[in-house]
Amino acid sequence: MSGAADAARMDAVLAVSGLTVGYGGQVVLRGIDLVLPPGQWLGLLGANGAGKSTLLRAVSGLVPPLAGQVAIDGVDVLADPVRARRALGYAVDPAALPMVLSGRDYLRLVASAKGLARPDWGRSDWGRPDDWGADDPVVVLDLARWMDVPLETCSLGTRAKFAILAALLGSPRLLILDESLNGLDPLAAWQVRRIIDARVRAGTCSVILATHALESVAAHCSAAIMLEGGAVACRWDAADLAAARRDPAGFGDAVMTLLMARR
Ligand SMILES: Nc1ncnc2c1ncn2[C@@H]1O[C@H](COP(=O)(O)OP(=O)(O)OP(=O)(O)O)[C@@H](O)[C@H]1O
Repeated sequence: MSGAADAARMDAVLAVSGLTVGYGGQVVLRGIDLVLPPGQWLGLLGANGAGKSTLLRAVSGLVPPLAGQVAIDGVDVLADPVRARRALGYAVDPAALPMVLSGRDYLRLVASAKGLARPDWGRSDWGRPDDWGADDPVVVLDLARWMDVPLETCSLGTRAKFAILAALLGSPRLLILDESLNGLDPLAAWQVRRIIDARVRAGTCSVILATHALESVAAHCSAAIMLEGGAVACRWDAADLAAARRDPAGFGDAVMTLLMARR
């Protein structure tokens, strides 16, 4: 590896090398290499079953790899999972939340798993107060009246808001959004993007946006990859994504062509 590549890995918010993952002896991800620098939105694309969620689970330390390494903010996920997890915010698919818990209890659970200093949370645990304006994040996302009912009785979008708020606790260096923006109403989606964008622009956070919504990738991401059969089939850089913003329909057509060619 060159000196420049070594330096990029050292500074990276996420460095993945040779990552191979399987379930019950069946290999699902094959030798993934990925470097995510600070201050970037990375789009993660791929057909159903391509391996996106598996990659996110392996990055989060939820699935042990068969081979390869994952480091979040320079911390090896296998060697020091507790410290690595503090640098990570994983907004799980709203359908995968623990439905019997209330939103408040889910936030408490995540705060405790991240080792936040207090048993509950304070505004500063969600980043700079300026990010949120005058109100508490719970109020900004219109969640106050849903805090104490089971998540199973919340709408999809309300669950998505809790998943995102939990992920933002502790101001993580790496934020993973797994189809998280889909169910949000336009105002909530705008608030969430505004807050995350401020962190990305300040270089304090990078985001992986796993989604089937190609227009979101064209609109927000400065890099993207597409998985196919558990390997990286295509990469887009900042110039490619700038072109995609000018011509989102053309970007969509190009992705469709790739997906159809690989069937
Ligand atoms: N817990 C599991 N046990 C066994 N196989 C699994 C498990 N989870 C996923 N797989 C398999 O791994 C492969 C990749 O699945 P994964 O969920 O990572 O894909 P994905 O790209 O996230 O798909 P989608 O877009 O449908 O969410 C699929 O073949 C799937 O059947």
